[in-house]
Amino acid sequence: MTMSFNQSPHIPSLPRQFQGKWNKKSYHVLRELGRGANGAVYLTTQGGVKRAVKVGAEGMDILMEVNVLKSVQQGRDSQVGPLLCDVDDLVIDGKPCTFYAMEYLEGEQLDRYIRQSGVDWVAVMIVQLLARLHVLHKHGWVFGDLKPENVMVTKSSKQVRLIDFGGVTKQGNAVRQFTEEYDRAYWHAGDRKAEISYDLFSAAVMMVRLAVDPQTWKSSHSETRHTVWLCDIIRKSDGLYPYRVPLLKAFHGKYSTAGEMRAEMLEILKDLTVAAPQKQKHIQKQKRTSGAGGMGISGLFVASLLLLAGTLYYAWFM
Ligand SMILES: Nc1ncnc2c1ncn2[C@@H]1O[C@H](COP(=O)(O)OP(=O)(O)OP(=O)(O)O)[C@@H](O)[C@H]1O
Repeated sequence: MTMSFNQSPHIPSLPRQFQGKWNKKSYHVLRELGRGANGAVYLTTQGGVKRAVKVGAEGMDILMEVNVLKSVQQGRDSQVGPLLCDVDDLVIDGKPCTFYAMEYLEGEQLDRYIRQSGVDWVAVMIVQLLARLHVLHKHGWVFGDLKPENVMVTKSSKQVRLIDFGGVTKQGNAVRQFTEEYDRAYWHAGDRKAEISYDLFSAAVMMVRLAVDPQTWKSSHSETRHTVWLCDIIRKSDGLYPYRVPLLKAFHGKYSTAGEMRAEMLEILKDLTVAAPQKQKHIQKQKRTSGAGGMGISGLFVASLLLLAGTLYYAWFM
């Protein structure tokens, strides 16, 4: 569940047909797609083309999202989110409201996509996501409420796109919206300052969340959230284990850009893809062996964990 610092009192519902006050574009509403902290999103048609329309109670919040969408779709950076098509006002039950229409992204939310296609896709999608975040960060924003539900995988090109820009915050401010499961402060790993490392932390938690089975993930709810728990999951997971270094670095805020994290993840992904069968077998064998090899890998993991986390652990427990 998204936590927001400015919950809207009442989110209006769109009528079946409406026309924008200034641009005069007419929309036919097909169905509601979702409703949350900032507004409601509808699937509509406009001039025979499908559009997603977001309407909110607070005009300023909607305009803030418009501002972000506009800034990230300049030049070649149009892959971050849906393309913005129209911004206008309308009157609902005598009350003026602001809405925007955007490209309708046909596809699946990332969590559903992984459930259907398999966990092998997790790293591929996270690498793509990091490229999108890199562009957003370059424009001075932090996404904030990063979670699988806010990431779409398009049906046609299998491209990752961000949706729901309601939590996007200017770097340096306090994060406006977050979801506990992916929130750095909730995992006792830092504060809620909108900085690049906040998004990278959420991306790393997302990777773990998507790669493990729901039962394992649920067990995190019964404990005090701490990154040590995440490290333990990574150590036990064949899919996550090769990515332990970038994941740990993200947990401990060691990256200054999403591009850096992406490059390191991509190297591992390439390595695994090229030498997939041999390498996986080798790692599994080492982990199963109780002899020197297996101990070596575990030992290395613990050593890197301690090295990276040492200072933070000290701060937490002292
Ligand atoms: N451009 C789009 N194309 C297709 N579907 C979309 C698009 N934008 C939003 N959606 C769908 O609408 C749902 C609600 O959208 P969004 O998350 O932006 O709204 P919200 O009301 O701000 O919700 P939240 O509580 O997460 O902030 C999403 O889960 C998604 O399925």
